[in-house]
Amino acid sequence: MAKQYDVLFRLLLLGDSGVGKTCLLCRLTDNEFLSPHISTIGVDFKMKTLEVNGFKVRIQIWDTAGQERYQTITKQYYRRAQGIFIVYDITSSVSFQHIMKWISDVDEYAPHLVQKILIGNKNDEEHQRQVTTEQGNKLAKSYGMDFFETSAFTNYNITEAFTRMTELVLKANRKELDSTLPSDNDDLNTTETEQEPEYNTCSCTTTRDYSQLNQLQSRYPHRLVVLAFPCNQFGYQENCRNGEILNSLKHVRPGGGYEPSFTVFEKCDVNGANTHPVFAYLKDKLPYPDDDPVSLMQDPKFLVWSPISRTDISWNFEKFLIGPEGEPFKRYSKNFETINIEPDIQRLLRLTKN
Ligand SMILES: Nc1nc2c(ncn2[C@@H]2O[C@H](COP(=O)(O)OP(=O)(O)OP(=O)(O)O)[C@@H](O)[C@H]2O)c(=O)[nH]1
Repeated sequence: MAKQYDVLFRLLLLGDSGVGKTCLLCRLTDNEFLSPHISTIGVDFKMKTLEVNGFKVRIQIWDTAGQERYQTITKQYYRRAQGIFIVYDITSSVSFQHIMKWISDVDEYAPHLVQKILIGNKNDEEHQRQVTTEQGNKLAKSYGMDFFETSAFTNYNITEAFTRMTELVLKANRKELDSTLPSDNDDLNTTETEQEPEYNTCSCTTTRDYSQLNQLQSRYPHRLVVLAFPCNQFGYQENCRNGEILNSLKHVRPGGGYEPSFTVFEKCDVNGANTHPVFAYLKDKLPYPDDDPVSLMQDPKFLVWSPISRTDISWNFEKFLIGPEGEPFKRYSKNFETINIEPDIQRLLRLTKN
C-alpha cells in the first residue's frame, strides 16, 4: 500500500470565543468561510496534508472552544499538541489582552517542545481595527513567536501560517524524525512493506480483549461505561442470533463461563449503507485509529459491505473512547490492546469531578 504521508502532527487553535478559530480551520481544510458564529462545543478537529521541505505532513488540527466553561476539557488537548496557534481578533483589543493568559496556560499545560505562533485574525476588517500590526509583532517577538495577520474571510496568509507551523514542528522534532524516517537519499514515497494480513481474530485475542473489557469496567464501575456492539461484517464471525450471543460468549469464545460486566447491544452494521448512526457519528469525528491511521483491510474478499469508505472500521475490536462531555476522544485499532486504553481513561477522569 502506498504511503499516504510521512509524519503526523497535532496542532491546536486557541483563543477567545469569536476570534475566528473555526473559520481559519474551515478555510484551510475546505476553503469555505462560515459567516454565522456558532460556538464550538468542547473540541473538534480536521485533517490536512501539507508538503513541507520534501515531507508529506499530515496535520490534525484541533479547534477548541474559546468559551471559559469548556476550558477544563480543552486543556487536556494541550499535552498532545506539537504546535499551538494563539489567535486574537484585530478588531478586539480585549481578545488581544487575553493572549498573555492563553500563553501562560500553554506554558503550564503543553509539552516543552511545543511550537507557538501568534495570529491576528480578521485583517480584512481594517476600518474596525483596534490592534495595530506593530502591537501584534511586538508581543509575538517578546515571546519568541512568529506572527501572522490573517483573514479567514479573504483567505489571507492562512496556508502560510500553517506551513510555517509545520516547518517549525518538523525542525523541533527533527532528531526524533531522523531516527524513524528514511534518510534524505531514500525515496519517501516508496511503498510500505506489505504486512501479512491477520484476518482470523484468533480465540486468544478475543479472550484477551473480552477479559480486558471486564477488567476496565470493574476498575471504574461508576465512572466508565463500556458499551459493546456485536457486528457480523468481519469474516462473518458474529453469526449467532442476538439471543444466542451471551451464551456463545459464556461457552464458546471466550468460554469458560465468561460473562460481560458491561452492556452488549444487539448486532448492528458499523460500515456500509446501513451503518448504525452511532458509528456514522464516531467515524465522522474520528476517521482513523490514532495508533494506526493508514492500514485498511488488505484482502478485498472481506469487504462485504457497500459503499466502502476510507474511514470504515477495519475489524472486530476497534475501540472508541468518548470523553466526559460526550465528545469522541480517541479511536484505537484492533491491534491496540484494550487494557492500554487505561491511561487515556484516567486522563479524562482526572478532568471531571465525580
Ligand atoms: N470579517 C471576518 N470575520 C471573520 C473572520 N474569521 C471569522 N469571522 C467571523 O467571526 C465569527 C466567529 O468565528 P468563529 O470561527 O466561529 O470563532 P471561534 O474563535 O471559533 O469561536 P468559538 O468557537 O466560540 O471559540 C463568525 O461570525 C465569523 O464569520 C475573518 O477573517 N474576517
